[in-house]
Amino acid sequence: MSMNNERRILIMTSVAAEKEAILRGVGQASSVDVVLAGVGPISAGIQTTKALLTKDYDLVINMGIAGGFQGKADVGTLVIADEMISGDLGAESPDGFITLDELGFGASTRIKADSELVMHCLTSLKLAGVPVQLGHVLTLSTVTGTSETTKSLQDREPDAVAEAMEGYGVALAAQEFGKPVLEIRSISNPIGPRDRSAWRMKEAFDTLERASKVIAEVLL
Ligand SMILES: O=C(O)c1cccc(C(=O)CC[C@H]2O[C@@H](n3cnc4c(=O)[nH]cnc43)[C@H](O)[C@@H]2O)c1
Repeated sequence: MSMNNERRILIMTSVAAEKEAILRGVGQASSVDVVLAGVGPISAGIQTTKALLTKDYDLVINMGIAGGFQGKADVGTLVIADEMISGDLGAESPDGFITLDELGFGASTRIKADSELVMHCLTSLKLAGVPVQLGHVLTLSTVTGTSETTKSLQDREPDAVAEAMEGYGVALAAQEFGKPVLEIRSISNPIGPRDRSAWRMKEAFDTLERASKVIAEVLL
């Protein structure tokens, strides 16, 4: 905790437009730093590690926009991850995808979010009228753009509600430093055949801003 007993929070987000939406929501909160992670899990892991080396944070949050699996997470709604899962770290085989865990390298593709903080955020966001739900969020290096990939991801991870590109990288760095971690995502587009015209950025950034305001109020 900081001198004034506030939780020091590191929010990692991938691009400038997301950072601006989050800062509009967070306002003047002095104990919150919003730092650019870049796009993808590798950049996110590196940038989170760098940030964690500069200051003793109490909590790490990955926030931003994401794709939602249809029927599970609608555009304009918010998702809080109970688990952050690397969706493509492993090996292909004729019998299907083999995860890193199954390959037996001793590392896991799944990192759990801090369950107490997850429930606190979920309740507070619902009370504030933000449409929000809980579910697994996948981290992928490649944005899904076909029905085939969408189906295979859902078959493999039926409890996944959304996909983005940084959560697992941020979470892995936070875990290495022994810090609690959350991933909170505003849905900008449906996951499926690539259709950039279906992305609803304004709606997603508005939800991200509303969520950031609530998060800063209840977590500090
Ligand atoms: O236009 C594109 O195809 C495109 C490709 C990669 C990134 C972007 C961004 O706008 C970067 C922001 C950020 O958005 C997350 N995101 C949003 N929707 C998805 C999705 O359907 N699948 C995976 N990630 C998504 C991701 O975390 C990016 O870093 C645009």
